[in-house]
Amino acid sequence: MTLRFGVVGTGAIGREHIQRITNTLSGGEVVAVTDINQESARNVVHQFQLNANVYPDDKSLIADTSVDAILVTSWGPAHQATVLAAIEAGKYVFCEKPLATTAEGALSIVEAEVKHGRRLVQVGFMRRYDRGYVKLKEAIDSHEFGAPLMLHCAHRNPEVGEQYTLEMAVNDTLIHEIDVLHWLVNDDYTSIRAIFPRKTKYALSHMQDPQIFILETVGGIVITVEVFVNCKYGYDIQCEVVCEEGTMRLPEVPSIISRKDAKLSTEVLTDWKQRFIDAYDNEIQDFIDAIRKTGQPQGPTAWDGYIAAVTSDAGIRSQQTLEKEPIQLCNKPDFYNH
Ligand SMILES: NC(=O)C1=CN([C@@H]2O[C@H](COP(=O)(O)OP(=O)(O)OC[C@H]3O[C@@H](n4cnc5c(N)ncnc54)[C@H](O)[C@@H]3O)[C@@H](O)[C@H]2O)C=CC1
Ligand SMILES: O=C1[C@@H](O)[C@H](O)[C@@H](O)[C@H](O)[C@H]1O
Repeated sequence: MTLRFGVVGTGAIGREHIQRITNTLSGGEVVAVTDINQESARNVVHQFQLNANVYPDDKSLIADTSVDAILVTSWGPAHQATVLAAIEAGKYVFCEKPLATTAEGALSIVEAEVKHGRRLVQVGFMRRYDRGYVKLKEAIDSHEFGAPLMLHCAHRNPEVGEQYTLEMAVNDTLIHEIDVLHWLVNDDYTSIRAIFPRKTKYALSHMQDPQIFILETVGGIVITVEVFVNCKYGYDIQCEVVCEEGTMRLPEVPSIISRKDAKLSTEVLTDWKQRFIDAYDNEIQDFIDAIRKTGQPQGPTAWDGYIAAVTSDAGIRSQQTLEKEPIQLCNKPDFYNH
């Protein structure tokens, strides 16, 4: 059976995912699209030569009986309503991060899925499918280096547009680290604190950039993450894990090493689309394969989306108070333990 996707949001990552489902992956097909910018939705059908219906909104797309799974790639604040409507209709959902922009919103999705009684939702936390992070996790889980004590991470973007807000540094950018780091060390967060260093002259006037976040875990691990969204030089993701008997780092992206004009150099990527291209392929292929084989997705869950949203809310509070803000989850439904 081919998994038939309806796509909500045909912007940057929507097009990337449509491209990979259509030309790179197996077992999926895009049969419906919608965007509040209808011209964008129509263009995408033409651009990728899709045999797909264009719908005026998410509700009518979800109602199309030929659609099995909804791919949510609209703006973050629109995700919650579409995901809830998809669950109500009993359709599978692959939702880009964030699952919802508030903890309350994410919890409403968790509750709806539990009520439905079967897993439908996967969240686009693609770093869990990145070879570098997977290798780091294997090394940590092997206990060869002893227990992890500290993590030092950086999430740098070359620049962001005027529409980028202070909160987005947490619920749009840091959210990748929020998800992948507790998964990496098998631990839960207890607090988060924001620190504002000296501001770059390239920061948007309404922004603090860079920012540092300190996360602490139940097991006492201290994690520092630098979020620097106008770093100018490239798209650079760093992660160093300091353990009792050694350290390990996320590998650099493969690049030729050149020697020229008395300089030794390697390339730094500038585009997020390239940096995690394999991870995006792997996460959506896994979504398709798991549903085809077992009838439910097996990747990052709505509960993972909820953990990220609670942590993100606390991070946004700390951007205002600059104090350590507690992170408290509600009880995990047994549904997510299987
Ligand atoms: N996993 C990752 O690494 C990445 C994830 N993302 C996430 O994907 C989402 C989309 O990001 P981009 O593609 O960069 O944004 P974008 O602005 O390029 O595209 C978003 C599209 O959604 C449409 N849209 C907004 N509200 C809608 C609604 N209610 N119904 C239908 N269409 C709607 C907009 O018209 C636009 O075409 C965001 O949540 C973002 O955080 C984006 C880039 C990378
Ligand atoms: O998800 C992404 C964007 O939405 C976000 O705005 C960027 O900061 C991230 O690096 C990218 O991976």
